[in-house]
Amino acid sequence: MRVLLIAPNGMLGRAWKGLLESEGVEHTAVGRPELDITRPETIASMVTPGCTHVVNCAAWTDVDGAESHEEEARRSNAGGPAALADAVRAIGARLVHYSTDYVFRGDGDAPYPVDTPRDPVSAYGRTKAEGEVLLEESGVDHLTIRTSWVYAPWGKNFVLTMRRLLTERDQVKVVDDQRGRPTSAEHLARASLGLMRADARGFFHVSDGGEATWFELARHIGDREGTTCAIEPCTTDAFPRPAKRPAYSVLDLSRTEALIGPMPDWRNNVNAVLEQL
Ligand SMILES: NC(=O)C1=CN([C@@H]2O[C@H](COP(=O)(O)OP(=O)(O)OC[C@H]3O[C@@H](n4cnc5c(N)ncnc54)[C@H](OP(=O)(O)O)[C@@H]3O)[C@@H](O)[C@H]2O)C=CC1
Ligand SMILES: Cc1cn([C@H]2C[C@H](O)[C@@H](COP(=O)(O)OP(=O)(O)O[C@H]3O[C@@H](C)C(=O)[C@@H](O)[C@H]3O)O2)c(=O)[nH]c1=O
Repeated sequence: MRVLLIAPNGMLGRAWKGLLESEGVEHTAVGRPELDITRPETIASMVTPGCTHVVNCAAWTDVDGAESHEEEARRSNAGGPAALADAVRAIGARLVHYSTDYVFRGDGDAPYPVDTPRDPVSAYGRTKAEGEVLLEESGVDHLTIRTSWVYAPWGKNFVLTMRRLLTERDQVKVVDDQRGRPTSAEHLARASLGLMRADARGFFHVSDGGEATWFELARHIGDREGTTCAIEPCTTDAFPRPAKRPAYSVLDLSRTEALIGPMPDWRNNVNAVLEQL
């Protein structure tokens, strides 16, 4: 295995970089400006024969910002994977790509299997769904991993935001009517490598085990941190944001678990991240 890791300074990219180093996997890590997935000429100079897997951690992830900058988001989230797919196919390698629970409508009441029809409700979700389709249509050998609610001891994520808010405020309101699966970036990188080693191809879902609302996740963080801040549940309507989020966003993990075993409960993974801080 020889990996080209794209965007090693993002939340997931940093977890991947640490994993490749600790596992002794031969790799090259590159981000902007040397490799910008919206600039095919930079892709051609880095995606070269000898590489077996290209792991793409680059994306536009500002969900609210995508509502007013959809074309920009589309360039990274749809054009980017399409251009990568062409380059990766040309060298006969496999493209490992990430997508999101936000490609689904979010009005279900049972976990979404990998072949659930895409029906996004936000600009970010639309651009990520288009990326999935372009990648599939390109005919590239790919492993596309949908994940959700990613957090890490670094980067911009809900766990770090909430931990900070709990020290700054007397009270926070957190939505209790959006349900999903939190995902540790370090667990996600490890599970992804597990899928690659198991020769997985096509679409897979990876998250932590169990499920929660954002409020339940915030309350768990507050309990662990011994906060005195009051954490109040609220409805989505009471916490207006530019982008609509899916109400029910639980990814079905059965295809992944059949191949690499059960996913650890989110409480254990959140605790491990809090302990690292
Ligand atoms: N965060 C989450 O909760 C979730 C994330 N995902 C998916 O997981 C993947 C990783 O996300 P995450 O690590 O959280 O994202 P981050 O926003 O933390 O990191 C994204 C990285 O992509 C880089 N990047 C953005 N545009 C380009 C580009 N055009 N060319 C090269 N690099 C670029 C950024 O680089 P720079 O520093 O230069 O801006 C940054 O390093 C994405 O595909 C995302 O859609 C899926 C579900 C949930
Ligand atoms: C900070 C905060 C957020 N919220 C709510 C708003 C929103 O509904 C929810 C999560 O908000 P965030 O902005 O942290 O997360 P968001 O940007 O929606 O996170 C998403 O990112 C993209 C990249 C994905 O692919 C998704 O899987 C998901 O992780 O929590 C509160 O209710 N209270 C608060 O104090």
